[in-house]
Amino acid sequence: MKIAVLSGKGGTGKTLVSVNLAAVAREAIYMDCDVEEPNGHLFFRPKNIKTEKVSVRIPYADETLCNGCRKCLDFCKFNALAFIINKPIVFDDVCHSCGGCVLLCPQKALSEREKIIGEVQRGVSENVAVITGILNTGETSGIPVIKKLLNDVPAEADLIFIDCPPGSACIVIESIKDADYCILVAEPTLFGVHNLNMVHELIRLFDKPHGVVLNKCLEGENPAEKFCMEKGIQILARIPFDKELGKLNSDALIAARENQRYRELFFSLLQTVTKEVGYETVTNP
Ligand SMILES: Nc1ncnc2c1ncn2[C@@H]1O[C@H](COP(=O)(O)OP(=O)(O)OP(=O)(O)O)[C@@H](O)[C@H]1O
Ligand code: SF4
Ligand code: SF4
Repeated sequence: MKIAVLSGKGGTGKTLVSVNLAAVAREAIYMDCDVEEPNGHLFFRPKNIKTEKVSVRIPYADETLCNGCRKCLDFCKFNALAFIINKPIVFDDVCHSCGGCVLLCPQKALSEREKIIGEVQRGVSENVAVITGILNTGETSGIPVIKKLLNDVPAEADLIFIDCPPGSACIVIESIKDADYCILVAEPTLFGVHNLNMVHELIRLFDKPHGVVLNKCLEGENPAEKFCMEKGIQILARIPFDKELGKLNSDALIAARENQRYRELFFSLLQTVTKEVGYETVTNP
């Protein structure tokens, strides 16, 4: 069961929600797909970390074989190739590693080399297997790292919480593609509603079952709540804007492991979500 946690902007509480849900489950995988800035591991401090590099294949040309036909340039829809001094050169950052130009070259002048763009770290923190994707600084696309994370899920995995990147770009689409359920985290501001609307449209495109966690709730009217009512979106939980929670977070502590009130709140959210997806929650000891 894959449960993706996402929001239209950064800082709404995706990590808070996904980390704490994994922490209150009997056994779970926490998967950090926010590969440009993964931070869930700071809370879990996983042990026995194993690291695996992630690479992509980038073509390069052998000028002694190339006859300058330029078929590769015409073929590449990403404009990742240019012709400079009678030789195609490849712009690594734009290349999508589709391999098409290599297959197509009539002279067999193009080959591929591996380029490391990031890594996946796997470790354990009590009841949670912590899997973190890390994109190297300066790399433009984290999609290959996310693919690696999602393709190499341990066979025995039961409950997986995916901490998604912020926004609604292709990197988010990659993260939620196989999700069985999406939790949208929203802030109680007009800006929060705008961003909630964006991700709501996205998950509707993919026809994903979903619900909203209203985070940082204050006294008085909550525009995000009003939006959910108007659209008929299920509200899964309301988390108050709470100094103590902010303090626990900034000390890199997991609220549900430190505080009974938050343990109960996140366990109740876990039960609501797992019920939605038809998965039986085993009571947390
Ligand atoms: N209910 C809350 N009360 C007080 N502070 C909160 C609450 N929820 C989140 N925060 C604070 O807001 C900040 C952002 O939270 P968090 O890192 O979970 O968001 P995020 O959506 O994962 O952000 P990013 O997209 O940048 O990874 C953190 O400093 C956290 O302590
Ligand atoms: S398709 Fe092959 S032969 Fe033609 S320009 Fe490209 S690398 Fe050279
Ligand atoms: S591998 Fe694909 S994206 Fe990269 S240069 Fe060749 S055709 Fe373009």
